[in-house]
Amino acid sequence: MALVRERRQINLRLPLPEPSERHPRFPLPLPPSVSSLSAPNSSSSATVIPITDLEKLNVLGHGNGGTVYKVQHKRTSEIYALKLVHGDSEPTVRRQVFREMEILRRTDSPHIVRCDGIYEMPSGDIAILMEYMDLGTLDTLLQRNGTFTESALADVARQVLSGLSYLHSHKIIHRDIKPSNLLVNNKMEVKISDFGVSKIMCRTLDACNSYVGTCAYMSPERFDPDAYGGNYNGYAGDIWSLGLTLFELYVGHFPFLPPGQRPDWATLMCAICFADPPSLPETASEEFRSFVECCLQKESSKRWTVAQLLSHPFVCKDPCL
Ligand SMILES: Nc1ncnc2c1ncn2[C@@H]1O[C@H](COP(=O)(O)OP(=O)(O)OP(=O)(O)O)[C@@H](O)[C@H]1O
Repeated sequence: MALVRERRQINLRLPLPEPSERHPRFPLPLPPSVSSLSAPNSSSSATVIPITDLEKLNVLGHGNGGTVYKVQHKRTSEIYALKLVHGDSEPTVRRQVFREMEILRRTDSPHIVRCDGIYEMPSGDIAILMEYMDLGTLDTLLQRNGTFTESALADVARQVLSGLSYLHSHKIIHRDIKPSNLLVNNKMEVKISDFGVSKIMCRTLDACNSYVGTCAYMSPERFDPDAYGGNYNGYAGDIWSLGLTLFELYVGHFPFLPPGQRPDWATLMCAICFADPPSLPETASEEFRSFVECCLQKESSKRWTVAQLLSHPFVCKDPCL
């Protein structure tokens, strides 16, 4: 596990895309004052929580430019997570948070983290109020409890596929599916989070050839679009990342590299683009192997879609049998 931790400290994030793509296609009007709230999702649309009614309890984590706090609503004692991005953050960071806000305010799915409010302070600080996921991320669970069983992973896969099905049907590509972007609560509900590098496709055939996200989980066609016909299908890219995520949670280390090896960009690029997709160890069942194989097809056209994967025996068999 120490080796896993060491790997995770390396910054494998890539820059945001070219300016033409960076601006939200549906500009998000922010509320004008400190206590203004846009409550994007259906269940919370009637309730406005002034930010002054929230008390900070502790830091849950630091992301790329922002800090996430555990906060408590003073009147109801309800616990939430509040992501705060400072007004003096780099423009890139602010663009990411705007992108995340834009997507969170339009999504409403049990497998996507719920957004309960969006705030802009006069200081320029921006905050996103989210449901609190008390077990943290799948990455945290891997480090804390070790590798996952197949039945736990089938459950994870089912839930992430449901979230992706929602996103893809709304023409949203996540582009950064990985264990540290999948939140979990004590009911073992898994929810997709962190939409800072996601993309809303305006037209079905929109090209999606920008180079954002965490490169370790990128599909071969994102690393090398020319070798795969110029454009890449971002929806299929999310499936590749899901395959790698499940693989990693099963073996406890990043799939393309031996445990403990420090992944630099060039090594990753060679491993992902030129090596065969990794195979699960012999301990894995036929069904799990087949599922991961369907996700890790190097040719994106051969990769299964969300709908196909939701009917794969690995996820659609009765979990009680
Ligand atoms: N809704 C939430 N409930 C509980 N913990 C959360 C919640 N959202 C985020 N966190 C915690 O805060 C950490 C930082 O989250 P954040 O989305 O800002 O960044 P990240 O995904 O870890 O990193 P990056 O932005 O660089 O991709 C997460 O790793 C997680 O531990």
